[in-house]
Amino acid sequence: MTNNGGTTTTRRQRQRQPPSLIRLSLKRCFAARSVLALLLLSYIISHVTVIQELSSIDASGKSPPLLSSSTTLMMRTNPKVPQKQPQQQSAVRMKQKTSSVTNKKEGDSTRQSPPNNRSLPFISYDIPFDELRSAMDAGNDTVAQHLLDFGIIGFPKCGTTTMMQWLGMHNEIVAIQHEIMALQKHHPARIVNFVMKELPPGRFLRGYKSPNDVEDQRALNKLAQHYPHTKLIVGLRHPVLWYESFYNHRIQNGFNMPPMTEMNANCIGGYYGVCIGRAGYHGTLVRMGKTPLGYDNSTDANKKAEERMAERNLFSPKERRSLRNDLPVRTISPNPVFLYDTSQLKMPSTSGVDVVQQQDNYNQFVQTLKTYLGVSQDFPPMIQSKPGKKDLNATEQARRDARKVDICDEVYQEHRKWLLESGKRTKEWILDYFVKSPDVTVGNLHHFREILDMYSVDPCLQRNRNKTD
Ligand SMILES: Nc1ncnc2c1ncn2[C@@H]1O[C@H](COP(=O)(O)OS(=O)(=O)O)[C@@H](OP(=O)(O)O)[C@H]1O
Repeated sequence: MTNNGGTTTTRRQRQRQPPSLIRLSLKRCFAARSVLALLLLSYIISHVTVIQELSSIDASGKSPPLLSSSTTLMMRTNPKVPQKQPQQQSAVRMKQKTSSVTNKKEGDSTRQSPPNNRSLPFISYDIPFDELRSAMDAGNDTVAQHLLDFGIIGFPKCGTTTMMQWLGMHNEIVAIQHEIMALQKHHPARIVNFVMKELPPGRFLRGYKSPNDVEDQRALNKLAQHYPHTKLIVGLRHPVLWYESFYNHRIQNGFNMPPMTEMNANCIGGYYGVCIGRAGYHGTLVRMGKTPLGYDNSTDANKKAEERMAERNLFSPKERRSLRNDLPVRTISPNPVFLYDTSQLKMPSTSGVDVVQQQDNYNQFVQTLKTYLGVSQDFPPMIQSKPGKKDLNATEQARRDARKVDICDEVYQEHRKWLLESGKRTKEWILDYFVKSPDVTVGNLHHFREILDMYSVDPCLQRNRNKTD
């Protein structure tokens, strides 16, 4: 027994006394650590589940048809859940038929992940494909619109493969890395079947490439009816260079092309699609209905007739005949269009007299595309992809190379003349009419004008000058 300033305490009482301050804080600290450990454990378990699901997407190249609802919910509510490892994913999805990236994707291993795409809505694949398809059949036309943000729809040989791969490298964008011709031939829902199988859910823009869709009225009609907000991207190219590239591409891929000297302007014979008429991009684009000739919304009948007449005069008699048949029966396209020329895809050089101008032109082009698509992060450096059959043995490659043409050779003068005549009409119609539509965006209009001005000028003048320099 002890006496503490007048109060007597037994040993038992002392044991029951409140613990000292140090002991108390030690106990609390231990309890807090246990709670923290528990929290950490459940956090790790939840991450492992999601990462496993995501890696199953990466490994197979396909996502499960639907994520379990708990996982979907978790991904929706937890912004820190890694939603995509872009470099892994593109490595798997880049099952590119026959193309190669000549300027290798820089920084693949250093790409940021997870991307901070908070400005984009989270897209999950909650509605199975069959239900989307049935809903479309039942009249809910635009039920799958949210799954298709953009489409690279043409023209062939105008850098569409580069565009698809380059956009797919952006942190906020996923793009199907092979051509999808579903809109031309199949049910309109089929395209989103590819989207759901090949692209991950999450905060991304989703897109596809089909370089012939711009020339295919069925594809344009389906876009208008079911995907009216899908942003279209259309590439053009100097008609002479386009024709040469297309012809040589066919040779490379083993097509039995006639000698170019035997190919006429009317494309009688087919020539596997390598037709001078197709370089008249205006004859195709007018069908979208973005210009007075393509739509009827003027209330002033005389003005309308005058406007339409002036525009019609930019088409050749043959083009006018086909427009007379086609224009009244096609659907007017509500889709926005981003128009570029292939030369705008060139990475600006780092030396030479006009380096600053080149850099400025390129930056403006990229900035306009960023705004058009609605992404906030910067694009990776430009690449150059050249599709065509690879891995031929040396003898076969040499045989095919020998059949390729240099369109600047004297013997192709006539072809160049036809292409330049068409190029002149294309240039005038695009600059005077098409780009004036509020639906049409051009990356750097000033530079684009300069480029199109050259569509009526023989590029061989420059090429031959370069050769002699
Ligand atoms: N960044 C860049 N700068 C300049 N040129 C470029 C670029 N990217 C692609 N290209 C050229 O575009 C041609 C291939 O076009 P596509 O991919 O649309 O071809 S395809 O329709 O998919 O077959 C092909 O043209 P040719 O080489 O003349 O055949 C590519 O070299």
